[in-house]
Amino acid sequence: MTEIEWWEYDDAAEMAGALAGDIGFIIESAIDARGSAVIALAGGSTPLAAYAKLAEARINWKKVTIIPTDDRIVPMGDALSNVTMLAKTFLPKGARVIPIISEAASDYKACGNAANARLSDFHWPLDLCLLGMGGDGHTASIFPGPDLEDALNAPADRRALGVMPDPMPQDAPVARVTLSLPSIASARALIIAITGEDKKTVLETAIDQADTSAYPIGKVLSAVELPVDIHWAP
Ligand SMILES: O=C1O[C@H](COP(=O)(O)O)[C@@H](O)[C@H](O)[C@H]1O
Repeated sequence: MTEIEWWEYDDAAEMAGALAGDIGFIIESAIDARGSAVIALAGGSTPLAAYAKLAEARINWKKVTIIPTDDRIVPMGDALSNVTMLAKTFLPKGARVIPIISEAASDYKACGNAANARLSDFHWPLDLCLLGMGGDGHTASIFPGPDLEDALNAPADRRALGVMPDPMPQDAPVARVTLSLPSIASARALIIAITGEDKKTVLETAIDQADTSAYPIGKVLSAVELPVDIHWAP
């Protein structure tokens, strides 16, 4: 288990400002060091306010590539599509936003394989992976179900895979594509952003349980070696 630092805020707006500042700093540091930045950003609703603030930052967005940490297998433009949300926010700024869903794929595993092939073209490791977490303890789209072991025990060069959550999350009951644990754990910086007392309790429990946890986030964090910042607001 890695070193974990909690950053607690009075409210979600304060957290959004701090998170946007931290992500912006990491992007600029990567551009200074390597000439470009490749980052993975969580989907869902929690980080939306931070993304809106981040998009206003004076960053050379043309040097930034953004990958969703995971996506739901739905058409581009669908309300559940993580990449659509990221594209609406960051494409107008000049960033490259990379879809990981192929509508032509025959099934969720083929969709994951196509994402894996596409992502292999980018420079790895990621400069940043920003993770969210569901109330059920999933992170990215690493869910309990038939693909959990494949996501956790993927070979080091396996970037992404298709997963079928079981049980299905009620708010987005669809198959997914997710970054693998090695892709997440090898990032140069790892941040988790969550809100609410319930998620805080789940995350604290998962951290205590580490690799014995039934929560995927517990298993993921137990495999991570770099320090992790957790941003939380009520
Ligand atoms: O399904 C997903 O859920 C998590 C958490 O989303 P939130 O709406 O509760 O913030 C998210 O991190 C992940 O990217 C998304 O696909």
